[in-house]
Amino acid sequence: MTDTLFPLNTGAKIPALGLGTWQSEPGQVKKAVSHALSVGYKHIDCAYVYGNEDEVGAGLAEGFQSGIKREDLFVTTKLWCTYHSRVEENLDLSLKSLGLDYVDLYLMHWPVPMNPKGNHPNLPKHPDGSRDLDTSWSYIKTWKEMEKLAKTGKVKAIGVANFSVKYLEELLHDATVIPAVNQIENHPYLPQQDIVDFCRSKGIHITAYSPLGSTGSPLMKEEAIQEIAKRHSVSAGAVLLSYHVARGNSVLAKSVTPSRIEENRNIIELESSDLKALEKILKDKGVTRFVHPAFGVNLGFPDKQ
Ligand SMILES: NC(=O)c1ccc[n+]([C@@H]2O[C@H](COP(=O)([O-])OP(=O)(O)OC[C@H]3O[C@@H](n4cnc5c(N)ncnc54)[C@H](OP(=O)(O)O)[C@@H]3O)[C@@H](O)[C@H]2O)c1
Ligand SMILES: O=C(O)[C@@H](O)[C@H](O)[C@H](O)[C@@H](O)CO
Repeated sequence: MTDTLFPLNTGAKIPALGLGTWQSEPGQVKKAVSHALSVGYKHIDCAYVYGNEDEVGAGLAEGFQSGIKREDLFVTTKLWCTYHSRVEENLDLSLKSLGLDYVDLYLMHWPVPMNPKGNHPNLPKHPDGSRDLDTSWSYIKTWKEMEKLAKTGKVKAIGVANFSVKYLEELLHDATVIPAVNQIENHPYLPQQDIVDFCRSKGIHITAYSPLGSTGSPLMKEEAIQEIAKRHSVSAGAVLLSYHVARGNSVLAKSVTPSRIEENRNIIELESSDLKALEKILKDKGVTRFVHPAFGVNLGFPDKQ
């Protein structure tokens, strides 16, 4: 099941399992990417704001030198918030760092334009420490700019990340191009079924992030998940990643540890009783969202009202 591919509304296919690179430290990420490619990963998730695309690019280059073809890989990167009014400029910076002339998917990282002329290139803040947003620009205008990228040949598909149903409805009202993907936090503590169902109804593919609960993989310690893992003689990580493939969604697992990069490829077929047990976790433990930057904006997520 590791080599499962999911169809996108562009006609292309996205590999079910991707390597995440957020917080993959310089000095580690090149090796992580190169190792992932050498053990069969076909999908790499990047972002301009991760500040490590040069090294990711070096890891990709090692893969190409070893004979891996560009067209066999699916590479995603993301437009950062301070570049909403400079879309192609930000894409070009990422392509240069990655050493690529196109990406398979370009995502709007967050639907929140930030001040491009603020006191920091990526995270401008006001004197009170709150984030300095660009209220003169809207994420809808950003999307219209992203729609223009298709004709440059630099992107194979465009999409969004961290979009709630409310924001998607607003975007679809003015969109000409339907996003190919919505990349959202997703795991048994935050299944976001409302967004998953809405996207499915609009032909938008879901990619799950922070499937292990992000830094330190706290979800691996969840008793119910360990029980399922024991039943199948696999790791808790395999259960947490297989959960998304069973739901028809692709999933991103970040690691810079070679043994874990290999272990995370072990996607298994979960039984309906396993999925029921995973769904029960939410009822028992309630919602937990691990990634919620302090933009100071209501992003429309029911658990953050
Ligand atoms: N669009 C967005 O806004 C957004 C937000 C968050 C994440 N993402 C994407 O999604 C990716 C994944 O999410 P994430 O990085 O937040 O967290 P994650 O993949 O849920 O968890 C990463 C953590 O789990 C550890 N880990 C990985 N495999 C493991 C294993 N088999 N056993 C035990 N621990 C393991 C990693 O440690 P080591 O690295 O030390 O092995 C790291 O501490 C990101 O890297 C990024 O590409 C996107
Ligand atoms: O503080 C932030 O806005 C960033 O660190 C984001 O949380 C981060 O980029 C995640 O969205 C990971 O993709």
